[in-house]
Amino acid sequence: MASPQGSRAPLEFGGPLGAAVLMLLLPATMFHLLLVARSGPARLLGPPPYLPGPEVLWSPQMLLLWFTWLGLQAALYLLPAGKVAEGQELKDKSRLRYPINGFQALVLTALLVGLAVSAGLPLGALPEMLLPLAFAATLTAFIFSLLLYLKALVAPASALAPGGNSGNPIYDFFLGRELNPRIWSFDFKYFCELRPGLIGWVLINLALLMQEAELRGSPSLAMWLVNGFQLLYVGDALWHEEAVLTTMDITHDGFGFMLAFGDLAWVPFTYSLQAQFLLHHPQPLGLPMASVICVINAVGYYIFRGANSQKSTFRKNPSDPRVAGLETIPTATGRQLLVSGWWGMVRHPNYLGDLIMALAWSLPCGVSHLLPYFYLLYFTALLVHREARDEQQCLRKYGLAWHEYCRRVPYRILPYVY
Ligand SMILES: NC(=O)C1=CN([C@@H]2O[C@H](COP(=O)(O)OP(=O)(O)OC[C@H]3O[C@@H](n4cnc5c(N)ncnc54)[C@H](OP(=O)(O)O)[C@@H]3O)[C@@H](O)[C@H]2O)C=CC1
Ligand SMILES: CC(C)=CCC[C@@H](C)[C@H]1CC=C2C3=C(CC[C@@]21C)[C@@]1(C)CC[C@H](O)C(C)(C)[C@@H]1CC3
Repeated sequence: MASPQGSRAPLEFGGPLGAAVLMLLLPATMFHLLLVARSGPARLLGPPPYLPGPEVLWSPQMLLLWFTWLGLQAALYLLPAGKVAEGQELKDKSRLRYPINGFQALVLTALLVGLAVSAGLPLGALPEMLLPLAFAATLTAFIFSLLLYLKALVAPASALAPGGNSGNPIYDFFLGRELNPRIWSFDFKYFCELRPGLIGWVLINLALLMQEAELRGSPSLAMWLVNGFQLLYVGDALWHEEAVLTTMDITHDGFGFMLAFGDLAWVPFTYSLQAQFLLHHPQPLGLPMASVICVINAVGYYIFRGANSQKSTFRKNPSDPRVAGLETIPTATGRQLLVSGWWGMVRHPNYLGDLIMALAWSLPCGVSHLLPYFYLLYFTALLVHREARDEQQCLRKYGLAWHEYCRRVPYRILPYVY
């Protein structure tokens, strides 16, 4: 089948075979990590301590808890609080509208959880429920992706994503066929990208911190650092929620298994790996080392935020005094490319900042185990692959101007290395 643009979009992720392998490998990896994080040896590459049976994974109560969580986040999404932003222009020249109230949702969730805990909700029991909850999230992602695939069968061609419409059901199920699946104004992809998974991640971290306090009298310094760093990251994402409207996930990728599973299951249950590891493997951390790690996180955040804000300010208004003095390359589309400031150092300075923060999230776990460095390893692979996808898209969009940008800024992520 031809892509919605009329030409065949190149297959990504290794085509249908790659998609099939990833659909098995990603959930298997997530369950492996959940199991080994609580095992004594905590070996990333070793076998899991046991294979959980259906009685461990399947629990109607956990399914209910999971749906209550999704329902709460959906209700907060629908609250008429905050502004409404317009997304990027679509093929039919229209723009969709999105509620910008993610930060309010985070604060309200924190208030509700705080009230529930003071009324006796045992949040510290959550770490024991991670396996059945992760199973509920994975099942939801599979069923949801199937419904999204079926919904796309009746969607107009103009609503389909550039990729994800190859005609191969496995590949299209994985990548997602419809670009912005919605029911009325409820946008499923945008909702999932920032709410249940990201806020769920900090809630799981908090539960692990509380469980550690119950077990050992007080949370460790390492646990405080991991919680603080990751809360900053999630708070920042929700504070700058509007910026997600220009990411490739929203503007280019369809909504299929990759993003549904990534947003709902992978993010909360594997991004909380460092805190899971620390609960079962306490690590001594002195103040001098903790200070060094805080500096590393601050440097990473400074680069990540500086680069992302510079680009979004420039894209919104190139004459803004904060970016007006930067050098640019004109392109045939009428848009310009920044070639000085953060975007003149490497072609993806925001990825560099993100990777430095990933290192800072693992360092509090010490260097005795490889397991807490899983996020850094996976994230490096994800960003290298994402960078290559983005470069292909920019080459298609900007042609010669992109070649000129690559000539002027030869390194992709790490200056003088890559
Ligand atoms: N924690 C996680 O799991 C993940 C985090 N991320 C983070 O999400 C953020 C967004 O990432 P992502 O969407 O991949 O990509 P970017 O925010 O880097 O956006 C890439 C786009 O920026 C524009 N652009 C590129 N170069 C220039 C330039 N020199 N001047 C002006 N515009 C330019 C182009 O779009 P255009 O010209 O159309 O504006 C390009 O397609 C990053 O900070 C990343 O680290 C991403 C994935 C996973
Ligand atoms: C391995 C797998 C299942 C792949 C799916 C990838 C997703 C987990 C990621 C794709 C892009 C993401 C982004 C964020 C989280 C991870 C996913 C969903 C993000 C929301 C994290 C916070 C950042 O500040 C961000 C808003 C820039 C970012 C957007 C992309």
